Amino acid sequence: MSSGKENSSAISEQERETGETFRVSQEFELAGSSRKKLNAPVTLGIIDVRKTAKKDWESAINTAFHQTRKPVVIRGCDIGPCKEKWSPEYLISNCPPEKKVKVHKSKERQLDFRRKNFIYDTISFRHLIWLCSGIESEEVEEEKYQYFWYLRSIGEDPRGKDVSDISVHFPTLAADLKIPDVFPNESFFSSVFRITSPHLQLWTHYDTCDNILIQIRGRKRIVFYPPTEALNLYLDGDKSEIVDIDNPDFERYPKFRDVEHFEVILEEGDIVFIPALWFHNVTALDYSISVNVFWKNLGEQLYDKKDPYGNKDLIPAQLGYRTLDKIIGQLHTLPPQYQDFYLRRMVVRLEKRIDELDVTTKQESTDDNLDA
Ligand SMILES: O=C(O)CCC(=O)C(=O)O
Ligand SMILES: [Fe+2]
Repeated sequence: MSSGKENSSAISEQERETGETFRVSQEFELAGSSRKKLNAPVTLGIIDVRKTAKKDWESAINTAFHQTRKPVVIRGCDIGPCKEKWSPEYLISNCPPEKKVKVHKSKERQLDFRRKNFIYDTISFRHLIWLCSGIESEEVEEEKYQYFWYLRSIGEDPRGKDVSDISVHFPTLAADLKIPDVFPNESFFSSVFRITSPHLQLWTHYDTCDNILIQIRGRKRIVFYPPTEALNLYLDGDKSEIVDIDNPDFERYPKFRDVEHFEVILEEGDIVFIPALWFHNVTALDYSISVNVFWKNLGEQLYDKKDPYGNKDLIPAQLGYRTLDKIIGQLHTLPPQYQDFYLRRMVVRLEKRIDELDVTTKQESTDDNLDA
């Protein structure tokens, strides 16, 4: 755990009650009270490579990545010296002082893409480390410690059209990280720095690339929802509308009550596999540093070439959405009751196709191979 004086000041009861601004603290309790009302989460499987024979953990990883396509934690991998080395002081002195980063800045810990309770700000990397870790610096105005900060690194292009690659954009730091050899080199898409203030929670979303999230400093809580729950997550594009997943408004979101979900707390050095299309909601329990690596699991031609984030829908799905818009447009000439009827008939067709594919059952039948 990143310890010492970093972010040791907790939120006092007085600050909580008076609503006074507070320095972002390291103490954090999960909102437990309402969880009873939700379906209980399933704990994620852990593959501990130190306690398992190589052939067995390799086979378990292979099963999770290619057959069950379920998230799994890989524990005990060699991720290089970053885990020991990356103190705030080290990061500050090993990155050029002029290095700037574009970050989310919010007064609230739960980022909300619909209310847009955050702004983008460009600050120096060293300032970001001071702000997130909470260590005092005369260079940072006191007022800035009242915000929650989140770095999701991007490329150099100012319009964000460029793909993030830490070995290109943070070469001195990237040399300290060993990315485990779990996907073919030629499938690599991007590597992304995620540096956050304690408590910050990122909305539930899915990506279209496969991904490993490497936890380097601090702990993170991740809640996963399988792609088969897409109808129960109240999606707006690739994100769920439900911001407070631990205290949801069930009147507004009744289908969320029984949603299947998995939960894990990532410790320093853990790696979690996030398969494409799996929804994930991520909370930093402490000041946190992670790097995630995206790769393309399917043929290159299926991915959108203009996708800097690894989350644009696959080309056949984009074409499908366009056709759907056309269908909706074609029905428009009919009175509303007729449109409603034909749309319902089309839903029946879609449901039949989903049943034919029978993905949920197939997933369960390969589950047994996973417990390494
Ligand atoms: O760690 C985070 O803050 C988000 C990670 C994430 O969304 C990802 O790895 O795809
Ligand atoms: Fe993601």
